[in-house]
Amino acid sequence: MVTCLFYLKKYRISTIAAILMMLIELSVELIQPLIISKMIDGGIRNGDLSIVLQWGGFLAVCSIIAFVSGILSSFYASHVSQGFAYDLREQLYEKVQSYSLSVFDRFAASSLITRLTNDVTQLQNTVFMGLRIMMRAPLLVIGSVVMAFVVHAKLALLLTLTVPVLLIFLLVVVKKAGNLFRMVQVKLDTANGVIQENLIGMRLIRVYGRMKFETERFARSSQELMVRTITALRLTELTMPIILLIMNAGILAVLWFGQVKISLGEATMGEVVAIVNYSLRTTGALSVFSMIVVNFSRARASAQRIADALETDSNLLGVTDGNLTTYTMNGAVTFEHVTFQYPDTAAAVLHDISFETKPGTTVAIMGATGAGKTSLVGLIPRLYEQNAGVIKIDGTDISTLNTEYLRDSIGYVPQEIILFTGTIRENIAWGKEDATLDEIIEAAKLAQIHDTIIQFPLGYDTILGQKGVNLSGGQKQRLTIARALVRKPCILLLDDSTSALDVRTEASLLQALRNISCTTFLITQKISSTLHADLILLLEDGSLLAQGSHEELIADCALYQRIYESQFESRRDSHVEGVK
Ligand SMILES: Nc1ncnc2c1ncn2[C@@H]1O[C@H](COP(=O)(O)OP(=O)(O)OP(=O)(O)O)[C@@H](O)[C@H]1O
Repeated sequence: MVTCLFYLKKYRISTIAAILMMLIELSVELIQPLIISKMIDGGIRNGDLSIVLQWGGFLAVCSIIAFVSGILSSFYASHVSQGFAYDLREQLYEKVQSYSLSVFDRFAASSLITRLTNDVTQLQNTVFMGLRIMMRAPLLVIGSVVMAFVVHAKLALLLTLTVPVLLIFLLVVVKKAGNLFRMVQVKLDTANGVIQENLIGMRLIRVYGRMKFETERFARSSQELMVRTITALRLTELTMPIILLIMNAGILAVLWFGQVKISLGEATMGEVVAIVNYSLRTTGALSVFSMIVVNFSRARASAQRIADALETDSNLLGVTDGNLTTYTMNGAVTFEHVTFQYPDTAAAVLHDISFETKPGTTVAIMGATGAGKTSLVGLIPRLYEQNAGVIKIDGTDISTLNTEYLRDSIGYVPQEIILFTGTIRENIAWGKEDATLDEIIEAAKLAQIHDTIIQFPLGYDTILGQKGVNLSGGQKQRLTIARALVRKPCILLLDDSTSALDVRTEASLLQALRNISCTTFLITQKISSTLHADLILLLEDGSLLAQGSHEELIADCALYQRIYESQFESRRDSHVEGVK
């Protein structure tokens, strides 16, 4: 909570203004019963109209002041709460952006979305309520009790007796409700996660006819959310009737002893009315507490979740920035006895990997699924840090390089195709913010997608995504390759990025890549992609089973021979089938 409240500091002047206005509104409200008692005792009971008008006028002025200060207080409170939520959301977003992948893996994406949206909104509402009601309610209680003592100490004592009982009760509820609402937010994460998966996997769900299954899965998580929310709300709903019960008992006591005191001449009618009035105001303020309790309990749970995300060390694996920010990079990558294990896995996923590449060459990485291919290329831009061994570029240990500089020199095309809503031009330029149209076209030509783009009526200005054209899997792959190439990278990492390309297009792409001075790491399952590679790395269960050129592996490596034969034979068979 404290971590989050720190973001209020920037709005201290508006906060003070909101509180000040609220205090004026409150003070005026507290004076009103006193004025009414004066009207009754001095004017109504004596039949003196001038005194009634005098106090009545004063009451009207007080009401106007309360009205105006209430509006101003709301104005400042909403300014503070909106600004606070904006800053907090921005900070949290920036923090999430700074997470290393190992930290990112720890939080589910749906949970981060809930924290950035729903949790921040909970806090925003609480700040607003805090400034308008939360502080007002306890102050109104204290003020009413004090004023009641000013009016008639003995009768006020009856009112005071109820307050500690109520406070203890409220503290217990806040604590219990906080835990219950934390569970509500966790269930909200799950429901968001299911929605996210369903929307992303809509095509798959349709093809597999899993609509009913997925609808039921969502209904289950939605129901769990509802049950948790109801459980939490039930507890907080109890607060209002219990508060009213205790307070009404207090008012009854005031009325009972009040009429005794009036008959004994120890209190006036106006004084009893004033005390009852203060008791009613205290009851009103305390009944608002039930709402505050719900809100505060939710906010506490949300604040904890936001603080967790904000206070998490962005860099669990300790990828520290080196100082070297510039040198002429040629792209000769060397792995020396590199071993790597993810923070959450029981064993290493890469064992003692050593190889050496020359600048501008093509390195094909092959291996069964889960062999460690993606993990290996992820170490080059330092998405993760190896546990042992050294990775060098042109003989320089990459840990001595400034990470930003290192990544600027690398083009990375991940396995999962990610395109953004916007034009083709914007999607390619995403790789290099200041890319000119010529650079974009050059990258598209290299990626073998230029001819396709110019066939669209709007060419490079064609909009992609929901409002625009949909590309085929292979076209999308080439577009993401163009995005990597527009950076003019020294090292290009293609993680299975040519899988959807036909043999001819892939061959043209690889030929084009050979013509630019860029060391290309190509994760692939296709022998056709490895045929002309300068170096092939064959991984098995995280170990480098063999390395060399196609000719060397075909001569020495049984596994490579088997892969070659299986793919070569299937191609020959399909060719023969075609001839028949
Ligand atoms: N973020 C991660 N956290 C923990 N373990 C991971 C993570 N990513 C991958 N792994 C594990 O590391 C091992 C190697 O995975 P990797 O993705 O590198 O294999 P791959 O050869 O690229 O597989 P594929 O061809 O299926 O993409 C696997 O056992 C996988 O379960």
